[in-house]
Amino acid sequence: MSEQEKLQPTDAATRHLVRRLIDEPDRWALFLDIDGTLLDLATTPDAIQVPLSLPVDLAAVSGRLGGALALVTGRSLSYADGLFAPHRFPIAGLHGAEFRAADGATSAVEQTSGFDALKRRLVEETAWMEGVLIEDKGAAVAAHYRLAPAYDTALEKIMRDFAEAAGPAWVLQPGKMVFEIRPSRADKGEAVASYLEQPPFLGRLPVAVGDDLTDESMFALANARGGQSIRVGSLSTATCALAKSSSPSAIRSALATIAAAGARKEAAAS
Ligand SMILES: O=P(O)(O)OC[C@H]1O[C@H](O[C@H]2O[C@H](CO)[C@@H](O)[C@H](O)[C@H]2O)[C@H](O)[C@@H](O)[C@@H]1O
Repeated sequence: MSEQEKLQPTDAATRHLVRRLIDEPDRWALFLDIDGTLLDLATTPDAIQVPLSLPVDLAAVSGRLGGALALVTGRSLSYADGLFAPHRFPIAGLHGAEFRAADGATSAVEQTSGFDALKRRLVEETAWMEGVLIEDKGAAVAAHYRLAPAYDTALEKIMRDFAEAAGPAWVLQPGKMVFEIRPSRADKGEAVASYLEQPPFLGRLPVAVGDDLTDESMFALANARGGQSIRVGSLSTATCALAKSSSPSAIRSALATIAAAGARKEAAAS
């Protein structure tokens, strides 16, 4: 993509996002999902590519917003940190089960020996399903079938049974070619609500950007607070998001545009 293309957001939702955040940086707080929103989906969880400019652009946009930018993801907090190092953003990981506030304070659902045993049994029980990948995320576990779509139904049943066996503190979370078992108290909408109670998010209107079922709770929260919600990519399921953006590439373009506009404003002011 040329520099020129990079600075031209490609759809109405991202153009509005750019205008809002450039014109009123003190008014908005930005909540971004990672996979399928900031990053293109890949065949396996570790095959994702982080464009070199993305961490830099995120840091610049965060700076423009006075730090009111958080990543809200199904990834673990430590994995998400690794993607954007050396920057350390406020991050809600494991769909909200892990939480790092803007001041660096963290909280997390504890792992239990029972859940560890369950994860080991899950690996054994799915070993015959060639192509199914088990992603151990600590207090959550994901079973991916992107490389083995034929196991969709069988895997869903196994994961449903395991989630039930894990007890009420755990719940089944379907996603894109994945079934996860996550702590039931994890919720992206609640994570966004928690951020909005604290500086520098306090008093701002939320903009939630995501692509998957787990993002619907943060869309609903953003809508209820008079903010904006943007669903990225093609829609195979219903959404309560108020706007749609075509792709992660459009979102990255928007961030690059906001970052560049901020740099121009700073240069003009100095
Ligand atoms: O909330 P997110 O940041 O969107 O994370 C959701 C899940 O993303 C990852 O899985 C998805 O992306 C993979 C890489 O592109 C892809 O192979 C997989 O099919 C997708 O479901 C991640 O592996 C999960 O742990 C996240 O919960």
